[in-house]
Amino acid sequence: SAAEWGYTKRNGPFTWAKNYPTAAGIRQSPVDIDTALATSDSSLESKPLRWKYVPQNTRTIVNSGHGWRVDVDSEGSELVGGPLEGTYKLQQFHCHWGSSSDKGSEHTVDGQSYAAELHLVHWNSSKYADCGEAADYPDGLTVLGVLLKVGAKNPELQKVIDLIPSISHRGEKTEVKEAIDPAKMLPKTLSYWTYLGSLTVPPCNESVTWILFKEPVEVSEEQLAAFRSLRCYKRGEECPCDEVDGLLISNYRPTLPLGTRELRECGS
Ligand SMILES: CCOC(=O)CCc1ccc(S(N)(=O)=O)cc1
Ligand SMILES: [Zn+2]
Repeated sequence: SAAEWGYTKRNGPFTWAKNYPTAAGIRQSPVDIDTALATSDSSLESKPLRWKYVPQNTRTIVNSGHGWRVDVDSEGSELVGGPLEGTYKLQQFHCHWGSSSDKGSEHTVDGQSYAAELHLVHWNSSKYADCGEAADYPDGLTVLGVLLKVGAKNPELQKVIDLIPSISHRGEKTEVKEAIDPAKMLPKTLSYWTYLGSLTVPPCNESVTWILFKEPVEVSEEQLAAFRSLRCYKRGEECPCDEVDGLLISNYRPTLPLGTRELRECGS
């Protein structure tokens, strides 16, 4: 198949628009959050963001070749309120990180990068049949973004890290036996920024309402090192990427211009 997209010089973010023209669109993510531009919006304050997750519904963890991803049975989950119309259901969650902890988040805040960024991906179950369909519509998806900074070991994320050795190569997946509660990975204070954007990986569909929490959550250096031990190629195949022996040491997309999009905030 054509050289699969990735994060190396040869197939990285600056090459994506060749095969995925939407990547050159005007509603792309991530962006730099220029906090001075954010407008506080009373309508956001009046409808608090509310979520319900079912930890037992976290099913499998897979090495997508671009990182780890925990797939969830959407039933029983819901996300409502804030900027959202209708009900969104959790589909999966995953993370982006860098080769060292001075970079790795996808969104930046006043130009500052964080060590990593957790994404909880939801789809509009009020209007669409499933995530795949929803991904094709401007109001189809919502991603809750959590900035991760170096600090204490994160007990909930440790449940993911314990499974990484069994999905070391691309395509490998394993059952999640010990329930992971996505709600426990969210920050204590629920202030957030929100804007209309896209998937941060190809095909970069412009179908995401982004909700990025202001308060970072801590993760340890050892946990970040575990993320970087994933490989981007299949077991038994040689390494196609020119990354140091195919280790997924960095999988974040650099920021794109916010352009004329509105950036709203809720909470201080
Ligand atoms: C099942 C349908 O779901 C999809 O096709 C979207 C996959 C997908 C969802 C979210 C993101 S991110 N980094 O913008 O949070 C990337 C890719
Ligand atoms: Zn993501």
